[in-house]
Amino acid sequence: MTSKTPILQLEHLGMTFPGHPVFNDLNLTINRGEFWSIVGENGVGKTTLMRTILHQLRPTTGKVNYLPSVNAVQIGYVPQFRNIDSEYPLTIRDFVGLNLTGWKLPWLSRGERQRVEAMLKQTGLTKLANRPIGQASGGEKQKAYLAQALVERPNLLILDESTASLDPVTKTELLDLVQQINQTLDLTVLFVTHDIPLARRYTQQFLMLTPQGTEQGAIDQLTDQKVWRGEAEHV
Ligand SMILES: Nc1ncnc2c1ncn2[C@@H]1O[C@H](COP(=O)(O)OP(=O)(O)OP(=O)(O)O)[C@@H](O)[C@H]1O
Repeated sequence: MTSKTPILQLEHLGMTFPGHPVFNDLNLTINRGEFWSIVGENGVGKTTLMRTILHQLRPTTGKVNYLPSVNAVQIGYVPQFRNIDSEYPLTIRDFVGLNLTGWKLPWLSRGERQRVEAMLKQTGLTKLANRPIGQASGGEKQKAYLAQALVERPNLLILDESTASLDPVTKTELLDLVQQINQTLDLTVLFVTHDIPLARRYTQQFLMLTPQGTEQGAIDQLTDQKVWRGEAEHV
């Protein structure tokens, strides 16, 4: 059995928007290579938690620690489906490599171009690589967002309801790829989802947010009863 190496630790984390507590005293340790689902009904605070983990929001209490140091954690983030203007001029290939350019050179090195091509292939986008991304279908756009996040070689990937608008085949294709990288390259994944069967199929652990508090455990402990109870309590 391999030993567990923490990559992310939430300590007594709490978030309150003015007059509106979202979560409180949340403690969680995520280890390298783990695949977590983050579940809970609409409005319970899943995206707020992800934005706090990304340091986009400052928690009201507690803290988010990247381990062993902030520099050791490279985060990839794939948001919920967002449409892209049909006139947007970048090709799918340029879009996938967009975040690789910038800080050293304004163009991609040969190695970076090869990484983009490999990622286009892995996400099944090679044949469409020259198509303007604005003209791609919803599923193709979402694959391009995933490819853009993965090409940066993150060691922590956050999928924030990224598969919600996709058909079952495309969902499976994307999550199969994420699972493959999770298993071969020890990628740690946080998968925010309302799709409990999908969570059971791909993830190993769950964090469930409810208005009363949080619960975490092995995915086989996420029973239907627990999910229904969590949702019913809020009605
Ligand atoms: N910047 C903000 N200021 C005030 N309230 C906010 C802000 N962002 C989110 N909220 C509120 O905090 C609560 C949690 O929102 P959040 O988007 O995190 O929920 P969620 O669990 O991701 O929901 P969903 O499943 O519908 O995407 C909601 O009531 C939302 O209206």
